Amino acid sequence: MNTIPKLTDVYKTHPLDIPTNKNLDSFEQLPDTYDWIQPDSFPSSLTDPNVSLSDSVPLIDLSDLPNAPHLIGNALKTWGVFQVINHGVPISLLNSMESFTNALFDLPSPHKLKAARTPDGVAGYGLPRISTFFPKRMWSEGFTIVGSPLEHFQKLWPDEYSKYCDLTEEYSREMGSLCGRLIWLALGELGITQEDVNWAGSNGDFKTSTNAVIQLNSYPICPDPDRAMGLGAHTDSSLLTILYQNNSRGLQVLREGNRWVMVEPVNGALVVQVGDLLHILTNGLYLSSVHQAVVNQTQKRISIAYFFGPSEGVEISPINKLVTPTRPLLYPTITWTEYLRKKAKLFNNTLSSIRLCAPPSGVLDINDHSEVKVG
Ligand SMILES: C=C1C[C@]23C[C@@]1(O)CC[C@H]2[C@@]12CCC[C@@](C)(C(=O)O1)[C@H]2[C@@H]3C(=O)O
Ligand SMILES: O=C(O)CCC(=O)C(=O)O
Ligand SMILES: [Fe+2]
Repeated sequence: MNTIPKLTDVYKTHPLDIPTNKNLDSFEQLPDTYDWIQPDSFPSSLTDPNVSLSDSVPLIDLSDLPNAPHLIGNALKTWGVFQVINHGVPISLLNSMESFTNALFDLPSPHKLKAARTPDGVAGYGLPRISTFFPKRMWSEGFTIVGSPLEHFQKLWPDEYSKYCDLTEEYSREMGSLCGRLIWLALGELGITQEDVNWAGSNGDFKTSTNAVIQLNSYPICPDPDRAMGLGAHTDSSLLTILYQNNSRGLQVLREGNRWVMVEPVNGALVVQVGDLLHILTNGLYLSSVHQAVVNQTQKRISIAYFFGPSEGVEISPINKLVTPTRPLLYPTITWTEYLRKKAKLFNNTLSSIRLCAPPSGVLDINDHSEVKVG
Protein backbone atom coordinates (compact mmCIF):
# COMPACT_ATOMS: atom_id res chain seq x y z
CA MET A 1 0.00 0.00 0.00
CA ASN A 2 1.24 3.50 -0.81
CA THR A 3 0.97 5.48 2.45
CA ILE A 4 1.23 9.26 2.48
CA PRO A 5 4.17 10.44 4.66
CA LYS A 6 3.14 12.60 7.60
CA LEU A 7 4.61 16.07 8.03
CA THR A 8 6.17 14.93 11.32
CA ASP A 9 7.99 12.13 9.45
CA VAL A 10 9.27 14.28 6.64
CA TYR A 11 12.93 14.17 7.69
CA LYS A 12 13.01 10.46 8.63
CA THR A 13 14.76 9.80 5.32
CA HIS A 14 17.26 12.62 5.86
CA PRO A 15 18.16 12.86 9.59
CA LEU A 16 20.50 15.65 10.66
CA ASP A 17 22.20 16.04 14.01
CA ILE A 18 22.50 19.80 14.50
CA PRO A 19 24.38 20.82 17.65
CA THR A 20 22.40 23.34 19.73
CA ASN A 21 23.84 26.73 20.60
CA LYS A 22 25.61 27.29 23.91
CA ASN A 23 23.97 29.85 26.18
CA LEU A 24 24.45 32.91 23.94
CA ASP A 25 23.84 35.35 26.82
CA SER A 26 27.17 34.34 28.34
CA PHE A 27 29.43 35.70 25.55
CA GLU A 28 31.07 39.10 25.93
CA GLN A 29 32.78 38.84 22.55
CA LEU A 30 31.58 37.26 19.35
CA PRO A 31 33.23 33.83 19.02
CA ASP A 32 34.79 33.12 15.62
CA THR A 33 32.24 30.37 14.95
CA TYR A 34 29.51 33.06 14.88
CA ASP A 35 31.47 35.62 12.84
CA TRP A 36 29.65 35.94 9.51
CA ILE A 37 31.30 39.13 8.24
CA GLN A 38 29.74 39.28 4.79
CA PRO A 39 31.85 41.23 2.29
CA ASP A 40 29.77 40.04 -0.70
CA SER A 41 26.35 40.38 0.80
CA PHE A 42 23.69 42.71 -0.59
CA PRO A 43 23.65 46.24 0.85
CA SER A 44 21.18 46.94 3.63
CA SER A 45 19.17 50.07 4.37
CA LEU A 46 20.58 50.01 7.89
CA THR A 47 24.26 50.05 7.05
CA ASP A 48 24.53 51.44 3.53
CA PRO A 49 23.73 55.14 2.98
CA ASN A 50 23.10 54.42 -0.73
CA VAL A 51 20.14 52.20 0.06
CA SER A 52 16.89 54.15 -0.02
CA LEU A 53 15.15 54.44 3.34
CA SER A 54 11.88 55.35 1.63
CA ASP A 55 11.62 51.82 0.26
CA SER A 56 9.35 50.27 2.84
CA VAL A 57 7.31 47.09 2.94
CA PRO A 58 3.61 47.88 2.20
CA LEU A 59 1.41 48.31 5.29
CA ILE A 60 -2.18 47.26 4.56
CA ASP A 61 -5.28 47.93 6.65
CA LEU A 62 -7.49 44.86 6.26
CA SER A 63 -10.56 46.83 7.31
CA ASP A 64 -10.08 49.16 4.32
CA LEU A 65 -12.41 46.97 2.30
CA PRO A 66 -12.61 48.52 -1.12
CA ASN A 67 -8.83 48.86 -1.35
CA ALA A 68 -7.26 46.05 0.68
CA PRO A 69 -7.57 43.23 -1.93
CA HIS A 70 -5.91 45.26 -4.66
CA LEU A 71 -3.15 46.44 -2.33
CA ILE A 72 -2.53 42.83 -1.25
CA GLY A 73 -2.31 41.64 -4.88
CA ASN A 74 0.15 44.41 -5.73
CA ALA A 75 2.28 43.79 -2.65
CA LEU A 76 2.54 40.07 -3.37
CA LYS A 77 3.44 40.62 -7.03
CA THR A 78 6.16 43.15 -6.32
CA TRP A 79 7.43 42.36 -2.82
CA GLY A 80 6.05 38.94 -1.81
CA VAL A 81 5.45 40.45 1.62
CA PHE A 82 3.34 43.07 3.41
CA GLN A 83 2.39 44.07 6.94
CA VAL A 84 -1.26 43.93 7.95
CA ILE A 85 -3.19 45.82 10.62
CA ASN A 86 -6.85 45.40 11.68
CA HIS A 87 -6.40 41.71 10.92
CA GLY A 88 -8.90 40.54 13.55
CA VAL A 89 -6.44 38.54 15.68
CA PRO A 90 -6.86 39.84 19.26
CA ILE A 91 -3.85 41.88 20.39
CA SER A 92 -4.20 40.23 23.84
CA LEU A 93 -3.56 36.84 22.15
CA LEU A 94 -0.42 38.20 20.45
CA ASN A 95 0.78 39.56 23.80
CA SER A 96 0.13 36.23 25.53
CA MET A 97 2.05 34.36 22.81
CA GLU A 98 4.93 36.81 23.21
CA SER A 99 5.06 36.23 27.00
CA PHE A 100 4.86 32.47 26.49
CA THR A 101 7.71 32.57 23.94
CA ASN A 102 9.85 34.58 26.35
CA ALA A 103 9.01 32.14 29.16
CA LEU A 104 10.13 29.22 26.98
CA PHE A 105 13.47 30.68 25.93
CA ASP A 106 14.16 32.03 29.43
CA LEU A 107 14.20 28.45 30.80
CA PRO A 108 17.72 27.22 31.70
CA SER A 109 19.49 25.48 28.78
CA PRO A 110 19.50 21.94 30.28
CA HIS A 111 15.75 22.28 30.85
CA LYS A 112 15.07 23.37 27.24
CA LEU A 113 17.12 20.43 26.03
CA LYS A 114 14.55 18.06 27.60
CA ALA A 115 12.39 19.02 24.60
CA ALA A 116 15.21 18.93 22.03
CA ARG A 117 14.32 18.09 18.45
CA THR A 118 15.54 14.62 17.43
CA PRO A 119 17.79 14.37 14.32
CA ASP A 120 14.95 12.90 12.24
CA GLY A 121 12.15 15.00 13.79
CA VAL A 122 10.52 18.32 12.95
CA ALA A 123 9.20 19.49 16.33
CA GLY A 124 11.08 20.64 19.41
CA TYR A 125 13.91 22.85 20.60
CA GLY A 126 17.00 23.47 18.46
CA LEU A 127 18.52 25.36 15.59
CA PRO A 128 16.58 25.37 12.28
CA ARG A 129 17.74 22.79 9.74
CA ILE A 130 18.85 25.61 7.43
CA SER A 131 21.78 26.28 9.76
CA THR A 132 23.63 23.40 8.13
CA PHE A 133 23.75 25.28 4.81
CA PHE A 134 25.78 28.14 6.26
CA PRO A 135 29.46 28.01 7.15
CA LYS A 136 28.97 29.90 10.42
CA ARG A 137 26.54 29.46 13.31
CA MET A 138 23.38 31.50 13.66
CA TRP A 139 22.82 33.74 16.70
CA SER A 140 19.42 32.34 17.64
CA GLU A 141 17.42 29.55 19.20
CA GLY A 142 14.22 27.99 17.88
CA PHE A 143 11.32 25.84 18.94
CA THR A 144 9.05 24.17 16.38
CA ILE A 145 5.48 23.05 17.04
CA VAL A 146 3.74 20.61 14.67
CA GLY A 147 0.39 19.20 15.70
CA SER A 148 0.05 18.79 19.46
CA PRO A 149 2.92 20.17 21.58
CA LEU A 150 1.63 18.20 24.61
CA GLU A 151 4.55 15.80 24.93
CA HIS A 152 7.17 18.55 24.75
CA PHE A 153 5.26 20.98 26.98
CA GLN A 154 4.81 18.31 29.67
CA LYS A 155 8.60 18.02 29.80
CA LEU A 156 9.10 21.79 29.94
CA TRP A 157 6.29 22.68 32.36
CA PRO A 158 5.09 19.56 34.25
CA ASP A 159 2.50 21.66 36.16
CA GLU A 160 1.49 24.27 33.62
CA TYR A 161 1.60 22.52 30.27
CA SER A 162 -2.15 22.53 29.63
CA LYS A 163 -2.51 26.34 29.68
CA TYR A 164 0.31 26.63 27.12
CA CYS A 165 -1.26 23.88 24.96
CA ASP A 166 -4.58 25.80 25.00
CA LEU A 167 -2.80 29.03 24.11
CA THR A 168 -0.95 27.62 21.10
CA GLU A 169 -4.15 25.90 19.94
CA GLU A 170 -6.07 29.18 20.06
CA TYR A 171 -3.22 30.93 18.22
CA SER A 172 -3.27 28.25 15.52
CA ARG A 173 -7.04 28.60 15.09
CA GLU A 174 -6.90 32.39 14.73
CA MET A 175 -3.91 32.32 12.38
CA GLY A 176 -5.47 29.55 10.29
CA SER A 177 -8.62 31.52 9.66
CA LEU A 178 -6.64 34.70 8.90
CA CYS A 179 -4.54 32.74 6.38
CA GLY A 180 -7.70 31.40 4.71
CA ARG A 181 -9.09 34.95 4.40
CA LEU A 182 -5.83 36.34 3.05
CA ILE A 183 -5.35 33.54 0.52
CA TRP A 184 -8.80 34.12 -0.99
CA LEU A 185 -8.23 37.88 -1.15
CA ALA A 186 -4.86 37.30 -2.82
CA LEU A 187 -6.17 34.71 -5.28
CA GLY A 188 -9.28 36.78 -6.00
CA GLU A 189 -7.00 39.55 -7.29
CA LEU A 190 -5.72 37.09 -9.91
CA GLY A 191 -9.28 36.25 -10.98
CA ILE A 192 -9.25 32.92 -9.12
CA THR A 193 -12.41 31.62 -7.46
CA GLN A 194 -13.13 28.63 -5.21
CA GLU A 195 -13.99 26.49 -8.26
CA ASP A 196 -10.39 26.84 -9.44
CA VAL A 197 -8.91 25.44 -6.20
CA ASN A 198 -10.61 22.08 -5.71
CA TRP A 199 -8.55 21.10 -2.65
CA ALA A 200 -9.77 24.08 -0.57
CA GLY A 201 -12.74 22.05 0.74
CA SER A 202 -16.45 22.24 -0.14
CA ASN A 203 -16.94 25.60 1.63
CA GLY A 204 -13.48 26.84 0.73
CA ASP A 205 -12.32 27.23 4.33
CA PHE A 206 -9.18 25.05 3.91
CA LYS A 207 -9.96 23.53 7.33
CA THR A 208 -9.51 19.87 6.42
CA SER A 209 -6.93 20.42 3.70
CA THR A 210 -4.25 22.42 5.49
CA ASN A 211 -1.57 21.87 8.08
CA ALA A 212 0.29 24.35 10.23
CA VAL A 213 3.70 24.64 11.83
CA ILE A 214 4.56 27.24 14.46
CA GLN A 215 8.18 28.32 14.74
CA LEU A 216 9.21 30.32 17.82
CA ASN A 217 12.48 32.22 17.35
CA SER A 218 14.65 33.95 19.91
CA TYR A 219 17.58 36.25 19.11
CA PRO A 220 19.57 37.09 22.25
CA ILE A 221 21.44 40.39 22.56
CA CYS A 222 24.64 40.09 20.52
CA PRO A 223 28.04 41.66 21.41
CA ASP A 224 28.89 42.35 17.72
CA PRO A 225 25.66 42.40 15.67
CA ASP A 226 27.27 43.68 12.44
CA ARG A 227 29.30 40.49 12.17
CA ALA A 228 26.62 38.03 13.30
CA MET A 229 23.43 36.64 11.73
CA GLY A 230 20.22 35.58 13.51
CA LEU A 231 18.66 33.52 10.72
CA GLY A 232 20.31 33.24 7.32
CA ALA A 233 18.65 34.25 4.03
CA HIS A 234 15.91 31.84 2.99
CA THR A 235 12.37 31.52 1.70
CA ASP A 236 9.67 29.65 3.60
CA SER A 237 8.25 26.48 2.05
CA SER A 238 4.69 27.24 3.14
CA LEU A 239 1.81 28.67 1.13
CA LEU A 240 1.72 31.68 3.42
CA THR A 241 3.64 32.58 6.57
CA ILE A 242 2.31 35.01 9.17
CA LEU A 243 5.01 36.42 11.37
CA TYR A 244 4.59 38.23 14.65
CA GLN A 245 7.67 40.18 15.75
CA ASN A 246 8.00 41.94 19.08
CA ASN A 247 8.81 45.60 19.04
CA SER A 248 12.38 45.06 17.88
CA ARG A 249 13.93 45.36 14.42
CA GLY A 250 15.52 42.32 12.81
CA LEU A 251 13.49 40.97 9.89
CA GLN A 252 14.86 42.04 6.50
CA VAL A 253 13.42 41.23 3.08
CA LEU A 254 15.30 41.13 -0.19
CA ARG A 255 13.98 43.79 -2.57
CA GLU A 256 14.29 43.36 -6.34
CA GLY A 257 16.94 40.77 -5.74
CA ASN A 258 19.58 43.32 -4.81
CA ARG A 259 19.10 45.02 -1.44
CA TRP A 260 17.86 44.28 2.07
CA VAL A 261 14.95 46.30 3.45
CA MET A 262 14.14 46.26 7.16
CA VAL A 263 10.55 45.36 8.07
CA GLU A 264 9.96 48.08 10.66
CA PRO A 265 7.98 46.78 13.65
CA VAL A 266 4.49 48.31 13.79
CA ASN A 267 2.44 47.90 16.95
CA GLY A 268 -0.12 45.10 16.55
CA ALA A 269 0.82 44.42 12.92
CA LEU A 270 1.53 40.99 11.45
CA VAL A 271 3.96 40.33 8.60
CA VAL A 272 2.50 38.24 5.77
CA GLN A 273 4.95 36.47 3.47
CA VAL A 274 4.43 34.38 0.36
CA GLY A 275 6.03 30.95 0.69
CA ASP A 276 7.35 28.70 -2.09
CA LEU A 277 4.08 26.77 -2.44
CA LEU A 278 1.97 29.88 -3.09
CA HIS A 279 4.58 30.94 -5.64
CA ILE A 280 4.08 27.55 -7.33
CA LEU A 281 0.26 27.71 -7.03
CA THR A 282 0.18 31.12 -8.72
CA ASN A 283 2.57 29.93 -11.47
CA GLY A 284 5.22 32.36 -10.24
CA LEU A 285 2.98 35.47 -10.11
CA TYR A 286 3.33 35.96 -6.37
CA LEU A 287 6.96 36.15 -5.26
CA SER A 288 8.24 33.89 -2.54
CA SER A 289 9.82 36.35 -0.11
CA VAL A 290 13.58 36.00 0.49
CA HIS A 291 14.24 37.11 4.05
CA GLN A 292 16.71 36.95 6.93
CA ALA A 293 16.82 38.04 10.56
CA VAL A 294 19.65 40.21 11.86
CA VAL A 295 20.48 40.74 15.53
CA ASN A 296 21.14 43.73 17.77
CA GLN A 297 23.16 44.84 20.77
CA THR A 298 20.45 46.38 22.92
CA GLN A 299 17.32 44.28 22.97
CA LYS A 300 16.49 40.60 22.92
CA ARG A 301 14.20 39.87 19.97
CA ILE A 302 11.59 37.16 19.53
CA SER A 303 9.44 36.25 16.54
CA ILE A 304 6.64 33.75 16.01
CA ALA A 305 6.20 32.33 12.51
CA TYR A 306 2.99 30.53 11.55
CA PHE A 307 3.54 28.40 8.43
CA PHE A 308 0.28 27.62 6.63
CA GLY A 309 0.57 24.79 4.14
CA PRO A 310 -1.45 22.03 2.49
CA SER A 311 -2.23 18.77 4.31
CA GLU A 312 -0.27 15.65 3.58
CA GLY A 313 -1.50 14.26 0.28
CA VAL A 314 -2.73 17.58 -1.15
CA GLU A 315 -1.01 18.12 -4.48
CA ILE A 316 -0.10 21.68 -5.36
CA SER A 317 0.33 22.71 -8.97
CA PRO A 318 -0.03 26.01 -10.81
CA ILE A 319 -3.73 26.95 -11.10
CA ASN A 320 -4.85 26.22 -14.70
CA LYS A 321 -6.19 29.74 -15.29
CA LEU A 322 -2.75 31.16 -14.53
CA VAL A 323 -1.07 29.10 -17.24
CA THR A 324 -1.29 30.92 -20.56
CA PRO A 325 0.67 31.00 -23.85
CA THR A 326 2.63 33.99 -22.56
CA ARG A 327 3.06 32.46 -19.10
CA PRO A 328 3.72 28.76 -19.63
CA LEU A 329 3.57 26.18 -16.86
CA LEU A 330 6.51 26.99 -14.56
CA TYR A 331 6.30 24.19 -11.98
CA PRO A 332 5.22 20.53 -11.69
CA THR A 333 2.75 19.08 -9.18
CA ILE A 334 4.21 18.58 -5.70
CA THR A 335 3.07 17.97 -2.10
CA TRP A 336 4.37 19.91 0.91
CA THR A 337 6.21 16.86 2.25
CA GLU A 338 7.84 16.14 -1.11
CA TYR A 339 8.87 19.78 -1.32
CA LEU A 340 10.32 19.83 2.22
CA ARG A 341 12.34 16.71 1.47
CA LYS A 342 13.86 18.34 -1.58
CA LYS A 343 14.47 21.55 0.37
CA ALA A 344 16.30 19.60 3.07
CA LYS A 345 18.90 18.78 0.39
CA LEU A 346 18.81 21.71 -2.01
CA PHE A 347 17.80 24.60 0.28
CA ASN A 348 17.61 27.91 -1.67
CA ASN A 349 17.98 26.12 -4.99
CA THR A 350 14.85 23.98 -4.54
CA LEU A 351 12.47 26.20 -6.54
CA SER A 352 14.83 26.60 -9.47
CA SER A 353 15.61 22.86 -9.39
CA ILE A 354 11.96 21.95 -10.09
CA ARG A 355 11.23 24.81 -12.50
CA LEU A 356 10.06 23.50 -15.89
CA CYS A 357 11.12 26.51 -17.98
CA ALA A 358 12.61 29.98 -17.62
CA PRO A 359 10.23 32.66 -16.30
CA PRO A 360 8.76 34.95 -19.03
CA SER A 361 11.21 37.67 -20.06
CA GLY A 362 10.86 40.95 -18.23
CA VAL A 363 9.65 39.13 -15.11
CA LEU A 364 11.85 39.81 -12.14
CA ASP A 365 13.22 36.54 -10.87
CA ILE A 366 14.04 37.09 -7.21
CA ASN A 367 13.19 33.46 -6.69
CA ASP A 368 16.25 32.29 -8.52
CA HIS A 369 18.21 31.94 -5.30
CA SER A 370 21.36 30.68 -6.87
CA GLU A 371 22.52 34.32 -6.62
CA VAL A 372 21.72 34.78 -2.92
CA LYS A 373 25.08 35.31 -1.27
CA VAL A 374 25.42 34.28 2.31
CA GLY A 375 28.86 35.52 3.27
C1 LIG B 1 7.41 22.78 7.96
C2 LIG B 1 8.56 23.38 8.10
C3 LIG B 1 8.89 24.71 7.53
C4 LIG B 1 10.32 24.92 7.98
C5 LIG B 1 10.86 23.52 8.04
C6 LIG B 1 9.76 22.82 8.78
O1 LIG B 1 9.91 21.45 8.67
C7 LIG B 1 9.76 23.24 10.26
C8 LIG B 1 10.39 24.58 10.51
C9 LIG B 1 10.34 25.57 9.37
C10 LIG B 1 11.59 26.44 9.33
C11 LIG B 1 11.62 27.58 10.35
C12 LIG B 1 12.91 28.40 10.15
C13 LIG B 1 13.23 28.69 8.69
C14 LIG B 1 13.02 27.43 7.83
C15 LIG B 1 13.46 27.68 6.39
C16 LIG B 1 13.67 26.24 8.52
O2 LIG B 1 14.77 25.79 8.36
O3 LIG B 1 12.81 25.66 9.41
C17 LIG B 1 11.61 26.98 7.93
C18 LIG B 1 11.24 25.75 7.09
C19 LIG B 1 10.72 26.09 5.73
O4 LIG B 1 9.81 26.90 5.57
O5 LIG B 1 11.25 25.51 4.78
O1 LIG C 1 12.61 36.25 13.08
C1 LIG C 1 12.24 36.66 11.99
O2 LIG C 1 11.93 37.81 11.80
C2 LIG C 1 12.20 35.71 10.81
C3 LIG C 1 11.80 34.30 11.18
C4 LIG C 1 11.70 33.44 9.97
O3 LIG C 1 12.00 33.83 8.88
C5 LIG C 1 11.23 32.04 10.10
O4 LIG C 1 10.99 31.57 11.23
O5 LIG C 1 11.10 31.38 9.05
FE1 LIG D 1 11.31 32.46 7.33
